[in-house]
Amino acid sequence: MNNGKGRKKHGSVKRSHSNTKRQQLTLSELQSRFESQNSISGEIESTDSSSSSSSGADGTVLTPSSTSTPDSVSNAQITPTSTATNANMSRTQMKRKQSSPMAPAFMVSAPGKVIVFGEHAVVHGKAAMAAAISLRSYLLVTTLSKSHRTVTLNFRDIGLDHTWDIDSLPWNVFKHPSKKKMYYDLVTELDPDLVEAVQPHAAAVSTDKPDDIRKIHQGSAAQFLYLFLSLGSPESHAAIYTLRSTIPISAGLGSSASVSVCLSAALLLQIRTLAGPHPDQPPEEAEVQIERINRWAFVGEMCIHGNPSGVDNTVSAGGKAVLFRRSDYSKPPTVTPLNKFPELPLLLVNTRQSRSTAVEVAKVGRLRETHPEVTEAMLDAIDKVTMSASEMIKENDFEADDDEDLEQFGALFRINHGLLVSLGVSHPRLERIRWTKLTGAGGGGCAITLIKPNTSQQTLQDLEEKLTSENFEKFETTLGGDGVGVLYPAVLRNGVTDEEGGEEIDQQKFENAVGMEGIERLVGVHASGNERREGWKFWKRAGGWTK
Ligand SMILES: Nc1ncnc2c1ncn2[C@@H]1O[C@H](COP(=O)(O)OP(=O)(O)O)[C@@H](O)[C@H]1O
Ligand SMILES: C[C@@](O)(CCOP(=O)(O)O)CC(=O)O
Repeated sequence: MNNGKGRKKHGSVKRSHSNTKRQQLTLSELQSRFESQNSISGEIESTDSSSSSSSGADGTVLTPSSTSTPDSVSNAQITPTSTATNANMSRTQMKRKQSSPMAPAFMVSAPGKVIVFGEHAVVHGKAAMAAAISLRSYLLVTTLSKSHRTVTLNFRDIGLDHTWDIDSLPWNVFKHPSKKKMYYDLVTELDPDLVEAVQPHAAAVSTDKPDDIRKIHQGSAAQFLYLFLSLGSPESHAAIYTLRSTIPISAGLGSSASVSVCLSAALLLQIRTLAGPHPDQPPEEAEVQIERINRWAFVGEMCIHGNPSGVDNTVSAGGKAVLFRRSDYSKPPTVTPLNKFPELPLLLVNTRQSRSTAVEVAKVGRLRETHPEVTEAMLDAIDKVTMSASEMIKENDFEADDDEDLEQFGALFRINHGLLVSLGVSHPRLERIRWTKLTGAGGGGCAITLIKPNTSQQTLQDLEEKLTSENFEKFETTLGGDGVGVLYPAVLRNGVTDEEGGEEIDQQKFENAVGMEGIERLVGVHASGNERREGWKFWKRAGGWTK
């Protein structure tokens, strides 16, 4: 249906927030509200049914933000998200009334990741070592009143803004007894019939955009619809899903997995299949919930990539650092948390050379077909590198600031990178930075560089200047952060007390926050430095609740 044109206003999210009760609602209360909304019909008249505009070393070492601006954001409780271009959304329908309070907006967030060792090999059953990073995606979920029957995907960073009529979606196919999946099912492949059912609805997206952009938008739409139709129901509430991310897109840092984890967590929360996270949550319960989010995030990843290993979504969902292996795609992977993951002095550098994970993964797949024995030997060698690194950091005396330890670790970086070069997934720009290993799919994207402990400030500064002059981008990030988290309701307290209330996240400000600093400043899980912002709660893998 409508491609976002004609939509002037997003859902109402800006309200003064002195009502402390509302802020103190638990997630289960949130879920109850979602449920009770299903049975309440609306009573307030909409005033907007005709909006017209779109929103629319030397051995040392080594976001896009949308420019479009929505025309306006209403604070009316029942602001429609899409308008007259949809035949099913007539003016009369828009004027239906509602009396129920809407579920408060909430936000979920999930991190990107760095693969330290083992990318590509992990797709073929070998081990990979990966850690969550502090760059994250943020998804704001705004529920609309019962009088609306639309669902909007507003992926601002990539300029995607599309609204579907919920009643026009192929629920009959997804809910057919032979197809229906339960939220706890282990789904390891996409059902071709379901993919086909989603296709025309995804194909209606961004038809006026250039091929490359349209392809990305339609991929995101297919991912969202597959998850929405699998987890939601024809009674699902009208809602807007607005996403912003501080993770560079298609740069090897797991941006797609973090989006997928956010969508999975939001949809599972809305259908009341997750409790928590909360400080007293037993680790086993948190583990089950992380796994639930992770499984559906994997389904979302399959919609975008075809053949993902699942390491990205696993790290994004659970956070910290893990050793990951999926030997049999019909079974869950083996995930070993690396509790002693060292604080490696790493520099994360983006070549700004865009590439596609799917294309790079396919390259290795083809090499494996044409030269099976040689390729298998290289993948085995990568597996050995990963396992050696894992053994090293498990040893009690590994010190991330010890010259000798780092020298040995750096050697493993070099070997792993060399093998990736041989697999054909490097890029000339990745070869410009010494002591570096590409991370993620390669073909461009990011590299990680180990900084020797005795590196002088001057050398670092020279390096930075060199990187800047050659149009590389350097990231400050810490490794081993939290996984998926929730801010419920989407209210930032910013140091004020419960009684004083807080500031509800303003959708327009969120959409228009400039660059990663702007997003971080507005909603980031870390308000400043490593200090966690009040309100954000994270599911914790076994190992306890951290403050
Ligand atoms: N900020 C974002 N907003 C919307 N979609 C995103 C965003 N970041 C990533 N994606 C989705 O993920 C895809 C990139 O995935 P991929 O090529 O695997 O890169 P990465 O290595 O960063 O995961 C994008 O084409 C888009 O579908
Ligand atoms: C190449 C691969 O090992 C990692 C891809 O990471 P990214 O999408 O480039 O962030 C693929 C995978 O594990 O699914």
